[in-house]
Amino acid sequence: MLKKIFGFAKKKKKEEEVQKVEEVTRVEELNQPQEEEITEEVGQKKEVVAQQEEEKIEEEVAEVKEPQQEEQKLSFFGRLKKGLSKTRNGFVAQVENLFSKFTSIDEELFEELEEILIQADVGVHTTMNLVDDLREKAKEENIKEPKDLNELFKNQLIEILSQGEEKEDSEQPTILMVVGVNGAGKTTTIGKIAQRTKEAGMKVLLGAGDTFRAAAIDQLKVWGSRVGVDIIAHQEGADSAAVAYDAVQAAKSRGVDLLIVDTAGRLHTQSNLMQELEKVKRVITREAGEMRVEVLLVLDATTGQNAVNQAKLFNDAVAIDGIALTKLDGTAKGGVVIAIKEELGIPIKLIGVGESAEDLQDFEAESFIEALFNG
Ligand SMILES: Nc1nc2c(ncn2[C@@H]2O[C@H](COP(=O)(O)OP(=O)(O)OP(=O)(O)O)[C@@H](O)[C@H]2O)c(=O)[nH]1
Repeated sequence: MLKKIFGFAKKKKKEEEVQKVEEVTRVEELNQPQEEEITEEVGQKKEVVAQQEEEKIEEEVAEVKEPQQEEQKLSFFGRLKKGLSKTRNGFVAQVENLFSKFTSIDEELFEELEEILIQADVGVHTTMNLVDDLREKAKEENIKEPKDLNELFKNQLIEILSQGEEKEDSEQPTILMVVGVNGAGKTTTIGKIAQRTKEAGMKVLLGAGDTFRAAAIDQLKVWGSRVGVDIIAHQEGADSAAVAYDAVQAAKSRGVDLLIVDTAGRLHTQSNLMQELEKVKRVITREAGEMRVEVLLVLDATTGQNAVNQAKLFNDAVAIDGIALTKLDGTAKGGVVIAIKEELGIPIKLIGVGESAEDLQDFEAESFIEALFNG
């Protein structure tokens, strides 16, 4: 079933991309002399692009699997551990090996730790702070055995990651504006949140604010029908802020608990994108009435330090309230979680550790670190 739905969406996407190539071709043809050679060349280009797209789509569809029975049986913590296994076997195993291979605590140990952390995308600045703190604490607590540093280090990470972690189970109806670059996992995250919230008995509505690509609207519609929630959508190319406006009005009049507004992840230029997002946020905030407004940034963990830079840009434009860090299952360098928390101070609210809805989990510092170190 899943395959069928995604197959439809991807096919649509392919059709749109091919259509775009055709439009570009038409423009090219209008602007240039009608020489046979050029037309032929453009035609060949079109075929190559269409074929590449088709291959890409087939690959993507093949990747969308029905959750296996075994996977479905996994507990919440089991899923977390499974999803974080690359990072556990990567950078965490390296840290643990380091603490067990040294016989005394010396500068060389701290230098090696620095290297491991930087390579794991923790970031230079955060790594320096972490290692300095560890050095100091080890002294304060008079720790002599390197293996005892493990517990200290773990607690240090929990402390950083849990700062500002408050349970805000507000009952207030909420508008969640979701931002992030294309491919970060925005649509999937929106679908998963909608599914979880609906299953929890709440009324959910979606707003298809990424009007830049028809495929984005279609993909969201697919999620809407799959999860059983309504969606407010306009045509491709429509004003994104107008979609947001309509969605907020609908949310208020229908009394929904959660309105999730999708936004574009790519426009002609980066400044266009940021301006559009600012405008959408302005409209949402102005129209929200009694509803709470939150901005959620979706980041792909596999992009490492780049994710930190993206977060800075989006935060400057629309003030991010929380981050959903996707695809943690796809990286051995989960250290980016620490960098984001330390460098930006924006709370990580959700993490994605796999493709299914259950793999989108609330971020909780202690269980995250337990899954990494004691998995
Ligand atoms: N392994 C893994 N894959 C994920 C996760 N979250 C999303 N994905 C996959 O990432 C791909 C991109 O996700 P989308 O939701 O389409 O991304 P998007 O940001 O909306 O990007 P566009 O649709 O291109 O705008 C999809 O194949 C998702 O299934 C995750 O936590 N783990």
